[in-house]
Formats: sequence, structure tokens, C-alpha cells
Amino acid sequence: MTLAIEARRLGRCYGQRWALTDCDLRVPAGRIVGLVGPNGAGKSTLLSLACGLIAPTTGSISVLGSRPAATAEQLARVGFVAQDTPLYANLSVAEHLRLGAKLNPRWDPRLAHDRVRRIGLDPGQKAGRLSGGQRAQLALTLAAAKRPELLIFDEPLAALDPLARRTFLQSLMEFVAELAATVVLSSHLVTDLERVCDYLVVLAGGRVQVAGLAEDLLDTHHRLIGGQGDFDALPAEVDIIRAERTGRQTTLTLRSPVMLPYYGTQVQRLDLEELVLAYLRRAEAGSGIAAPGRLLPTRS
Ligand SMILES: Nc1ncnc2c1ncn2[C@@H]1O[C@H](COP(=O)(O)OP(=O)(O)OP(=O)(O)O)[C@@H](O)[C@H]1O
Repeated sequence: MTLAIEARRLGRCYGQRWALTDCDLRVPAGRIVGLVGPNGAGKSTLLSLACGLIAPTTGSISVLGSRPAATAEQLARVGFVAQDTPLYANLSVAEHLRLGAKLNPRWDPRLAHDRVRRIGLDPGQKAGRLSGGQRAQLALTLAAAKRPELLIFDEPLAALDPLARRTFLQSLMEFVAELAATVVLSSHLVTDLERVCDYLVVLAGGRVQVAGLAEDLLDTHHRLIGGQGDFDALPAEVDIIRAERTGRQTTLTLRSPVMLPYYGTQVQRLDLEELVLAYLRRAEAGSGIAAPGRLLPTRS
């Protein structure tokens, strides 16, 4: 399997503070990847490592099979749009395209010009006068016209209103279909990304909490609702992500690679938001959940 990003025991420290710890990831190529996590989770740090803007403190990362930013050719294979869509305020849209053509060996002028026309940007307009949505579209155009194999966006939706978000994601999907590239998008909210992402990485507290194909994650995570003693004998391979008790009722959110044959309990599927929230709550609690035998009430 071709990997877009492979990280092994990856860590990054700023001064005394670890922003990313023990990160193991194998992100397959050809996917639209959602990198989700709260403020300070380490998303920008991971993406900056993937682009070669910063170096690992521990472990290693490879992107499309090579060390990030190792060569000019490797740089050309990766497009990166940092947070706040950095553009030159005093340059016009057309000047941005000319600059892109000069700096990028694989630049596709047709794609860039067609796209600017389609989204109705005035080529003479200075970037500093564009709206947030227009800036995001210009940044997307510049990154895509590089014809990268991997396109990375750090929180591209944060400054956009709901309509601009939709338009941006729609444009992104068009580009993805045209470029056949792997795309990584980060966000605080999985709801921003769930319509477009087919692979999910949840980061919290500088650690990867869960990663995988969205459909596999949905197939292997469930909520079980039952009474005391209903869950005494969970299979060993079950990972309890979250346990809540109200009165006599116990609700477990768990990951199980096997079918759960529990009679007398309700088994519910989770949506992606519920799944991500369960992992974020577990990370916030700081510990992970104890092994089932220790956590669950014993049958009397
Ligand atoms: N250049 C830096 N110097 C010192 N600490 C940093 C630096 N960059 C990030 N950090 C710290 O590393 C941790 C992770 O930050 P990072 O920006 O990677 O998280 P994030 O998930 O992208 O957050 P946000 O969603 O708020 O942008 C935070 O505690 C942050 O304060």
C-alpha cells in the first residue's frame, strides 16, 4: 500500500513542552484525510513536520516515501496552505498566479486560470481586498495548480461562514477528482469535514487517539446500553472508550473488531461526531479507561 504519510514514534518538543508525542501513523495515499482535534492538540505541529517546516525531536516521518522537503522535487510534490491562508496583500490575483508559475516546476497555468475564472475572482484585485472565502479559494487554487500529490490545509475553514465553507469544500472535491491527490485537512470539528473525508485522524494532547478509514471506524465502534452486570464478560479485544452510569443503566462506547452478541442490551451505531467526542473525552480524562474487568460492575 502506498503511504501518503508514515510516522514512527514521532515527537516534537518546543523548549520543555511536548507538542506531539509517540505518534505512529500510516495514512494511505489517495484519501481525503480529516485531522481533528481541539486547540493545542498538535495538529499544526504534525502538518508542519509533514511539510518539512520543522524537524522531529524524536522518531521519524516520511511523506510519499521520502523525508519531507528533502529535495526540490519532494517540495514540488506537496502543496501546503498554512492557517490564515497566507497571501501577499499587495499582490493582485494575477500576480499571485505569475509568482506561482515562477516558483513551481509542475505549475498548471490552465488549471489556475480556469479556476480563477470559474469562481469569479477579478485578476486585478489585490489579495488584501478579497473576502475570507475568496482568499481561501485563491489559496486553494495556488496550492492545486502546483499539481501536488499531497495537498495539506491547516484549518482552511476556520475563518469562513457556512456558505463559504460549503463552496470551499465543493471546490476542493472538484480539485481532488481532477488531481487524484491525497488531501489532508485539519479542523477542530469533525462536522466540518465528515462530508468530504474518508480517513480520519483524531489528535488530542499531542497524541493520536484513533486513526482509520471512516467506514471502518463506524463499523467497529458501538454504544452498548444495559443494566448492571450485562457487560461482565466483554471479549478481551474490546476497547472501552467511555463508560457512563446513570442509576442502574450503564452506557459503554467501545471499539470492537468482533460482533457483539449481547442480548438484553441495546447496541447502537455511532456517528463520526459521537465517535470523535468519545475519544476526546477519554483524552481529556487523561488516563484512558481501565481494563473492562476493573471498570465494570461484577455480577452478584
Ligand atoms: N513555535 C512554538 N513554540 C512553542 N510552543 C509551540 C509552538 N508551536 C506550537 N506550540 C505549542 O505546541 C502545542 C501544540 O500546538 P499546535 O499549534 O500544533 O496545536 P493545534 O492543534 O494546531 O492547535 P490550534 O487548533 O489551536 O491551532 C501547543 O501547546 C502550543 O502552544
